[in-house]
Amino acid sequence: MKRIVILGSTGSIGRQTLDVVRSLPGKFKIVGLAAGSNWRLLAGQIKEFGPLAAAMSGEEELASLKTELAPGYIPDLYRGREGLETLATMPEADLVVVSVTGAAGIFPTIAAICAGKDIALANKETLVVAGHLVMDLSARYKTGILPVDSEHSAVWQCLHGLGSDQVEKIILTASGGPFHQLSLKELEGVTADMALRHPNWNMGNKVTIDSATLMNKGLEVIEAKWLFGVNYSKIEVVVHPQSIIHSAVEFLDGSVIAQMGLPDMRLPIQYALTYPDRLSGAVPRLKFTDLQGLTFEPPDLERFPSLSLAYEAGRAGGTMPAVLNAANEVAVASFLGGTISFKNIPYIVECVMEKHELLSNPGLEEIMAADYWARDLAKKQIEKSLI
Ligand SMILES: NC(=O)C1=CN([C@@H]2O[C@H](COP(=O)(O)OP(=O)(O)OC[C@H]3O[C@@H](n4cnc5c(N)ncnc54)[C@H](OP(=O)(O)O)[C@@H]3O)[C@@H](O)[C@H]2O)C=CC1
Ligand SMILES: CC(=O)[C@@H](O)[C@H](O)COP(=O)(O)O
Ligand SMILES: [Mn+2]
Repeated sequence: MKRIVILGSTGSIGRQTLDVVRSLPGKFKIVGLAAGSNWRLLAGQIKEFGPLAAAMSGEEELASLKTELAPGYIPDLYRGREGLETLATMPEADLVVVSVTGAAGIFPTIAAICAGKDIALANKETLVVAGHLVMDLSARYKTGILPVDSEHSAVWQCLHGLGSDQVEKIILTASGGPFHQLSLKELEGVTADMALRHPNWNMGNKVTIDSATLMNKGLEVIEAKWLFGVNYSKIEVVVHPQSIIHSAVEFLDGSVIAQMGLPDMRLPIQYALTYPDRLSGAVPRLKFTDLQGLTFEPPDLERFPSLSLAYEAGRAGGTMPAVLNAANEVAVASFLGGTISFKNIPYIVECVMEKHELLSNPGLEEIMAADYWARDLAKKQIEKSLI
């Protein structure tokens, strides 16, 4: 029985991971659950799965969680970044699912790798910001980084153990998001509510906005570079609005292998959990005769400049991807809060990137300093744009 910790158990990926666990009785034991502020849902998950330990972001949430659980079973409780790291390194855990949002995923991921744990990684920001460190550490500690992000799971499945030396290119598919048909003029008037209506996937708010700007695909290009060890010139993005082909690999001999399935995250989550086995779970099946047609087009970089910014940051390397990511996190939060427009998201990111003095081959402290600097400048830039 595989023993699992889930960091971000109350989110979209976390809840679907628990669905997978429910669908395969006897295969997994949940030993740790961590959430941010949703103590009510976490309490329900603790009652159902009985983990040894649980963690939440703040003291108040933890107090509410305790009250909700008493007088029943109360696991060992932890708080904040240290809490996430404690769960990530639990001696009782075999696999840590990292499904918190944003750059906050870096610390528990690194802690888990250094404790010799395999990681099922949904949190793409970790590889964007610190890909070189995370991949080096995972090689040093001989741990697996098992991709959960649907495109990277697809590429992993297509490669089936083959190395980057046999790859002509990786083709990452993008749905194009809710606005892929809108003109530049129409994009000026879109609201957060409109951007949160993803055509194919039901995800957390941050990744859903990133899908709408195509920053999600940009982050995924950088994620793919680190996971599969290929140059940016070998990673192509293709818009495929139906999200049936989750990505593909073209090999040196011209053969293209694609991975397909309905847009349902439980499939890539399950593959990461059961790897190397494939088990019959509860994921709905793709029926070819139900498909209305599969279409493909190149991304429009004029309407969706975030994708170009991500390639630029990835190619620059060093601290630049951390700056791209931090500025984007701030800009997305401001857009969701109604402070800036949709078109201002890439504008803010670009302004911050332009002012950054890049540092090559940074350590974790230097990355976090660049992240902090970029957040601060993005906030100032947003204030300036409002005057
Ligand atoms: N959703 C999807 O289909 C996909 C998501 N991803 C990636 O997976 C990651 C998670 O996405 P998603 O599940 O959609 O996001 P959600 O916003 O739905 O969930 C985020 C989870 O992280 C928790 N959390 C946030 N901050 C902290 C913190 N500081 N400490 C502890 N827990 C915290 C939240 O807790 P709470 O709610 O209790 O505050 C919640 O459980 C992202 O990096 C995303 O890009 C990748 C591919 C697909
Ligand atoms: C489900 C998943 O992996 C998301 O990252 C998804 O890729 C978002 O869809 P698009 O970014 O293709 O719109
Ligand atoms: Mn994805």
